[in-house]
Amino acid sequence: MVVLAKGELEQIALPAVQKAAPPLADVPEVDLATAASGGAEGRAAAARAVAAACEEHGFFKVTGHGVPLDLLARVENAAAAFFALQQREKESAMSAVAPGSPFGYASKRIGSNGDLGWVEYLLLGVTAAGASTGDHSADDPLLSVPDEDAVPAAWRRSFRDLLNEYTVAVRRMTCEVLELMAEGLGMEDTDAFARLVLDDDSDSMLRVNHYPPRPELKHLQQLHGGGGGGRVTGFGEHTDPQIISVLRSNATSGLEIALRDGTWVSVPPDQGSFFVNVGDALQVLTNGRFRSVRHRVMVNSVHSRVSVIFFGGPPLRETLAPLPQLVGEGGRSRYREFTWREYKSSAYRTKLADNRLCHFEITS
Ligand SMILES: O=C(O)CCC(=O)C(=O)O
Ligand SMILES: [Fe+2]
Repeated sequence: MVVLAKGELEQIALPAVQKAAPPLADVPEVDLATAASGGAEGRAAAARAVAAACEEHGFFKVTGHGVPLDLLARVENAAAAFFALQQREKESAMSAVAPGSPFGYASKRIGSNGDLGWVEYLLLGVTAAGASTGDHSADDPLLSVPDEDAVPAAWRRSFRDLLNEYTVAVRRMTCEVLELMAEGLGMEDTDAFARLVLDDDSDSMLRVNHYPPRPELKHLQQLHGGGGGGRVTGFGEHTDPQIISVLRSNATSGLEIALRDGTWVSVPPDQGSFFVNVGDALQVLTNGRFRSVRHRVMVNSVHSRVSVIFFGGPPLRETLAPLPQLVGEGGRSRYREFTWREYKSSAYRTKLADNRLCHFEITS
């Protein structure tokens, strides 16, 4: 259970006047199975639909993805079991990671600049092989805890193995989606995006989030003058930094995205599908044609939400800039060239809701 210190609830409860966001009427959807089997015509149609969704919303749903449903269920159950551990046990998973590292378990604190949410999570690095086992175990929050810890080492290792299996399957599917994106953009080099995520040094990660049902009503009533209204922020609004994020959640609602005009809409959950967010890096590579979608998670009043997100990022050394074919002859590049390492060290100093790309925009 997440325990709040005095004053913290005020920071994560939205004013009572804020109405629930209406559902997004037509969630754009792509069926990867049809894209793979529908011949050239079917594939081109899927690629166009993906590009259109990335331009309009920076967001869409993936069905026919080929990731076994029983793998999704096993990951969800293991994540729920992890979050059901004692607070002390979960925190011990974090204690072994180097100070300053973003990896490990955290409760309420998102990043290191004071952002709070009604969420607890596990953030793990993933290597290109999908595994942080073997040589990497010293850096892995789940594996580096001493054997005598309260959470048995065998359980931690099998949870890690399961997350690795999940990562391998989801990354494979992510790369199919990235290829469709490149095709939809009319790029000749259709592997250009996928290559960055498949690179041995890709800076990709996996986040497992748990949003307990909203805090006790009496706290909210005190805050909102007895009305009991007010919505609680699980994960405050932000854009994702990487190229692409691929999210799977249980059947609990909460995810909301901002449309182009700034209106917030909720995304009906679908536990058998994945949701894709365009990240900041892809907005840059496409010279702003694809939109890095602003999104947030609101806490459900009754059910807990468990989500797992694969963030596909480029290697730290990678230089990012709008791809010449997407700027076009005589076109204007909207972003200067920068390395992913540069972006990350600049982003490290920002708050969750900040626009992290403005430092790299070419304004004149
Ligand atoms: O947990 C979710 O559903 C989304 C969380 C999110 O946006 C993130 O972890 O970047
Ligand atoms: Fe996000």
